[in-house]
Amino acid sequence: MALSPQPLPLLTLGDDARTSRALPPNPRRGARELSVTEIRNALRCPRVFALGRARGQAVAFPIGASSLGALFHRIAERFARELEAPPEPVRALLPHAPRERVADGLSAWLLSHLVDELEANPSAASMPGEIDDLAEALREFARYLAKQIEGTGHRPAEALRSFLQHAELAVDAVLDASGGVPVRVSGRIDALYCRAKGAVDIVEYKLTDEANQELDQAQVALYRYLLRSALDLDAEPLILRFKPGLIETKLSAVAADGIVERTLLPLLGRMVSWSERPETAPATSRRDLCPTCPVRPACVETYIDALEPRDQPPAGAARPMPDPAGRLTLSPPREPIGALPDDTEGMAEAESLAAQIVAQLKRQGVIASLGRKTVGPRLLRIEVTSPRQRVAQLDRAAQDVEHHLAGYNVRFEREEARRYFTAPRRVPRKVDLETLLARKAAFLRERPGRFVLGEGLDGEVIAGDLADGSSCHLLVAGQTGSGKSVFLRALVVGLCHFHPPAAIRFTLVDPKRVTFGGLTAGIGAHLAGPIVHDVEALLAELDALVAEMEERYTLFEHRKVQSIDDYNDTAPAPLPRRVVVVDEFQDLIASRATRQPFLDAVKRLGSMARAAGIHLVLATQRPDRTTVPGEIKANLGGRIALRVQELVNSRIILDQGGAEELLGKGDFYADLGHGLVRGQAPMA
Ligand SMILES: Nc1ncnc2c1ncn2[C@@H]1O[C@H](COP(=O)(O)OP(=O)(O)OP(=O)(O)O)[C@@H](O)[C@H]1O
Repeated sequence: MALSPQPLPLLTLGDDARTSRALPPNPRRGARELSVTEIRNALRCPRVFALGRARGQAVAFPIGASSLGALFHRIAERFARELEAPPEPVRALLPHAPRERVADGLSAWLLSHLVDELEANPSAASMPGEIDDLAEALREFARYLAKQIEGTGHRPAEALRSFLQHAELAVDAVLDASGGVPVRVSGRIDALYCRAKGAVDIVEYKLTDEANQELDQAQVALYRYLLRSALDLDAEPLILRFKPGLIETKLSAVAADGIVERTLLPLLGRMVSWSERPETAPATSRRDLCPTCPVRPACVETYIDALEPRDQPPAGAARPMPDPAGRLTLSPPREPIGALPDDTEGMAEAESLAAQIVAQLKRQGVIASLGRKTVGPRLLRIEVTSPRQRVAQLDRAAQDVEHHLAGYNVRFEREEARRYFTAPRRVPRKVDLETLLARKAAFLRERPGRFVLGEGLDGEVIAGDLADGSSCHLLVAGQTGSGKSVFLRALVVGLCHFHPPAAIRFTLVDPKRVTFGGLTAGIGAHLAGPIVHDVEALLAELDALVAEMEERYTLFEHRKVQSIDDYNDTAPAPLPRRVVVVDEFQDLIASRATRQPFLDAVKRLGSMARAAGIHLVLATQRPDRTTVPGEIKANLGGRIALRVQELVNSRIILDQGGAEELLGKGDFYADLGHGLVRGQAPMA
């Protein structure tokens, strides 16, 4: 006997809830009336918001904007409105129709809307690549919907009507900004998905890449808050990002509410005051976005006094944009140069090389002066100028110098107005972990989670902090012989050197059984458990860490603190930082059974675990598109590239070439969110 299917859920929100249209944006609203778009803008740049208000214009901030995002939204909205009367091929689908058939039917329906849009707006056809991506995104959307409505026992058309009940839903509510100021916030939710057993998702469709993930998460978190305040509906935020392949990011209710309470409610209060006094709005910390900002001229005029001098980029500036020519941009050292060992051998080598460079340049007719000579542990760098000739002449002659001194592996480098020759040292100077730890002792001792990576070209110690948002999770890549195992060991030893096991604990994963074997004797007490060799066992560990992260957030909430450091300052029993180091994580990605659960755990931990003190260090020999998918890149901000095989591998890790030309054995580039630096890793 066939069982009758469960009734489909129905979500009653009021008469006008299905595809109701929000009010058009009204930039002339009062200081205490804000739109979700404005809040999103202010989160990225308070001045974009304040100028938009002052000029009575809604500003669409351009970062990562996809020109076809609006088209996708229009099609999705039209599709939702037509669910009452689907086209015949979809209406005719029977209960239990195979998922592929349902996906094909929905796909054809969605694509027919795309065709209509292109006919109405022929200029879009001038972007064939983007249109292809959009079409693929619509097919992905169809596949996703077909999967969600599978197995209800109802006709797909009916199941879909129940699943996608509210699209373009206008919501507004009065929220209490921090300080008790009431602020009316309004926005428009892309869709609500109603699942069996009454669970509801608030859905945001995105066609931009993960560069805006933080803003996207804040946006859906705010929608959840608004919906609960306005309609008493408890829904979970979901971001569907089409790149055009689909990446699904679900935010837990606790995480979402945490974002609103910790970040957005305080921001609302500040926005009210910026709206009243636009001149007080501070600049964005993402100064790299300013050149393409639509209100840049007005900004320069209005905030003229506050502009930073050209030569002082903000210290916290984000990772620099890759240079289209693919050259590397190195940041200046971030700390005063420490005492270098007495490196007479290196100095003598630099002198001799410099003399040969000057002689070679002279043969090309260029009279060069020598600038600073830098003697790094692996590299020599010699600055040259030609005060009496044009720099173009020096640049041309440099190619011949490279050629004539090929035996020294000399490379010519340009950094803005400066010119350098670099060459590897014949006898490298060993960098020793203990010395680096001693030189950075005060910094490292202050808090667990701080680490050293190595010694920079100028002798500075390159150090980082897991508490820092841009380096709380690290992605490490390096081919065989690059020094990856030595690097990972030194990282772990350095992290626990000044701190007891109660302050920092490691989970080490070593499928090849060669990386961490020798470490157990030295740091055994800091291990959360035996070294993990079996990747399946790691998944259980990651699940446990996700649960621990949630528990930590609950603890923080009770104590009204925002991070592990605040918590540990006041709690009787401090929590340890937890660091998971996975060598060769490509094994997890390669297996069908482990790929998705692994990526899901990385996404959860990657986006939320920083404040909870849970950190991931993922290392691979083979950084390619399959091993390092978008989910991993987006969530692991700190990047370390040892030597990799090819340019394409370097681009995957650093977003630019260069790591394929590193010297191996611990020579690395690191980007911890403050620009790229080159260094030599220590031997533990
Ligand atoms: N920081 C370093 N300083 C000096 N020598 C190093 C350093 N790192 C690595 N080496 C040298 O390079 C060799 C290879 O290093 P390591 O075992 O870390 O390579 P790997 O990248 O992990 O390669 P594999 O995957 O083959 O193990 C080491 O035995 C050591 O001799």
